[in-house]
Amino acid sequence: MSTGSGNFLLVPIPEYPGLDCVPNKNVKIVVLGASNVGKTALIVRFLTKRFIGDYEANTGALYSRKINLEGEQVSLQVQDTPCVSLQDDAEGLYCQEQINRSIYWADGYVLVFSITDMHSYRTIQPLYEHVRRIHPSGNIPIILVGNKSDLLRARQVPTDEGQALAAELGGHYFEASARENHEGVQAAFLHLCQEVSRALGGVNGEKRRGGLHLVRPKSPNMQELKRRFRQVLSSRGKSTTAV
Ligand SMILES: Nc1nc2c(ncn2[C@@H]2O[C@H](COP(=O)(O)OP(=O)(O)OP(=O)(O)O)[C@@H](O)[C@H]2O)c(=O)[nH]1
Repeated sequence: MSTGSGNFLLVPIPEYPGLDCVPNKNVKIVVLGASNVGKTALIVRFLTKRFIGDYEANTGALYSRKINLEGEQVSLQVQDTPCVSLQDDAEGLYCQEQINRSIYWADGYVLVFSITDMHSYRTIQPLYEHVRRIHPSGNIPIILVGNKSDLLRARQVPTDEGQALAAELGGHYFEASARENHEGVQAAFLHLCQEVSRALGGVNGEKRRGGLHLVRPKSPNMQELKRRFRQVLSSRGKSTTAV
């Protein structure tokens, strides 16, 4: 069974990492979904075990940490993204260029909707097709996350609809609550990390797309990282779950 590392600090990605301390394998995942579904909350919950109530407008932060996957040290990068939205005809997506670059860059995809928001659920299929257009061939490791499972009374998306959609897209479905539960969030992210790690195969998995990778998305600047780090520290007193 995989476990996360003990270090739950948000760590900026070194631009020029020292080669001697870099794990062989680099797992890159991107978190995608409609507005207000909890993308940032899920990432912060996974990386810090904590829930931070309110966030400033998303800046597309990139986080990194080392994790242990099935006994192997792996470098994990998680890209947060601004929201996507359906076009008026509900066929296509409004998707910023920054998001397209992140989709191209990533190896694995967390597609998030809120169980309290049917509209966010309807965004998932076009979003997946969009990812498919960018990666037309090969296996795409994805998970589907129905977030805000603590808000059961406001549920608009039944569990079986989430499961059915995930099966159609070829991924696993997780219902999670970034607010209430670290374990569920961790299980979902680690599942995807394992899928990606296996898909990458050997050393650094260079890899299935024949070296077509774009330069990774721009890291958040240091001010932004410091601000988010302070947010995490100051939330200690407010956290809703024991760590
Ligand atoms: N009840 C509940 N609220 C949540 C949960 N996750 C996030 N929220 C709240 O939902 C709101 C949106 O969370 P964010 O993490 O900013 O969502 P986002 O998808 O990154 O939003 P955008 O920046 O619009 O793309 C915030 O007020 C969070 O506190 C959850 O699991 N349960």
